[in-house]
Amino acid sequence: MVAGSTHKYAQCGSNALAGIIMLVGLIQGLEALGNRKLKLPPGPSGLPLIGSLHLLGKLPHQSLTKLSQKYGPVIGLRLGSVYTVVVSSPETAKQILRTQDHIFASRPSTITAEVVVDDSDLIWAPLGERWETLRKACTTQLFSLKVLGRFKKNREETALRLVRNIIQESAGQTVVRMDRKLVDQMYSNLTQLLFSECYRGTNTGTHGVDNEARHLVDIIQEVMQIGPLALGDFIPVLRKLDLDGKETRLRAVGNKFRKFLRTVTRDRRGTLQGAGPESNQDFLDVLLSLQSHNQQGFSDARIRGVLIDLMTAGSETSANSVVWVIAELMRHPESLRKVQSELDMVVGSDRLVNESDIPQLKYLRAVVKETQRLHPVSPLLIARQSIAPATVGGYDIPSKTQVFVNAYAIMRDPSVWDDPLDFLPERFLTTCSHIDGSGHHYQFLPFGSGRRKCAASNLGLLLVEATVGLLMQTCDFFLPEGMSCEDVSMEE
Ligand code: HEM
Repeated sequence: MVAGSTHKYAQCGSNALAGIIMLVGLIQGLEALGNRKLKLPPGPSGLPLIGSLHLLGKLPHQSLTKLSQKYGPVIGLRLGSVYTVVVSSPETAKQILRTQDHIFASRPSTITAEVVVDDSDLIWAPLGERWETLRKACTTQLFSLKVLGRFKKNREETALRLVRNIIQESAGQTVVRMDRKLVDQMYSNLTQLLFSECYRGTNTGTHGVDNEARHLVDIIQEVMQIGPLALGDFIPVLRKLDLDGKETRLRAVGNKFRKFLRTVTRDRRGTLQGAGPESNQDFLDVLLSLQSHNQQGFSDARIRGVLIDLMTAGSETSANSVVWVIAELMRHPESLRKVQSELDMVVGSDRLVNESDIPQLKYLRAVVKETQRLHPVSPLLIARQSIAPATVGGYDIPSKTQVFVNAYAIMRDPSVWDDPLDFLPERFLTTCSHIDGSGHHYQFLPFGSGRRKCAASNLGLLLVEATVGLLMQTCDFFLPEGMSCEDVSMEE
């Protein structure tokens, strides 16, 4: 009897699925009819229901790079039911990020945006009032040179703690896990800026909110592992089934963030900290003070949204960038030696390198750039959505198309870069010395470009360069015994 019922449900399920496939096929067919006068970009034709989702694999930027080698710099494909365009050349990237930025600077609505940040944050905000208000606050009140300058001492102390901790640990054992330490360090830097608390490290509290905050770094790593897009984003009719389990995990993450941030905000409102002089204010103080002047623009949900954005967008990206630099330097000992002799020359051995030395550390900066070129931490930038019909690379792009700029493909393109797969920092001191990540050079896009460019690229770069400088000045790096440079895995 039980088995019979199960069978019946299974049959119901497969009938429903067949119905869904037919319905989606019908909708796609009607859309295709509507688009038939358009000159759409070439691309794979895809399967019913899933379109070309199966072609993305575990590393979509790599799969899309291969597709662009076959179809050209503008490809169109259906990911589930979402029509998507991917561009992979500096010229087409410029058309998206600059010439037609007003059309392509919006974001698609996503499950992450809905369940983690209550559709109230900056990163996932569509173009409009919310994005403008929050972005302006970030640019003028949070990441200005003046504000970042106020926290310089904190950053230096956090970096010193990292080095002390590495030295202590390496005295007792031969292998130190740098990736975890760097995430902790970047997270501490951010929580200092946001809440005046260094929530990760040796001298943090272990009770109540401090304890929750310590664990948030693990949650952030989980968010990054889950990735920004779930299956339900591509096949909305299957969203309720949550076939990849991502929505459930994202909801749990969102609840933990909300709980922590509600407590922190409530506690802060109960103290006088926000009323202190501007020079003592952290980001939470600034956001609460903006709220007192503009309740709607800085609602509690929006404040939480921005704080979650900054915690997630800032820590893993900066930490992973440093991990890639170390990996490249381990594979290229001659570059490692050059970085260290430059530090000897510019800083000497009587004091530690600090942020004001960075402009003089030209080789170190070239090493960071070359690493970002080969290993962008956000290889497809963040998904965009067009808000009006447009033309890119001679192809028609309908309104509401999801758009990815494949920065990974562009930064490894042999028609743009000499020896694109080789690690050659010297190129940024010679032939490519004029190229930087400011967003004006469309062959080099580690931070994106245009109005949606990274909101804190100055801070991100500073954290990466300063941390690499301090690590290379104070530590000697060796590969474990028996391992050679060629053995270092560069698998993503
Ligand atoms: C090396 C470190 C970093 C890298 C490589 C990086 C890279 C990026 C990239 C590629 C984007 C997407 C740009 C686009 O769509 O065109 C982005 C957006 C963003 N980043 Fe960063 N980022 C870094 C550090 C940070 C830090 C430290 C923060 C803040 C604490 C931050 C906050 C943001 C925000 C808020 C956005 C969304 C901007 C918007 O939609 O208007 N990032 N970042």
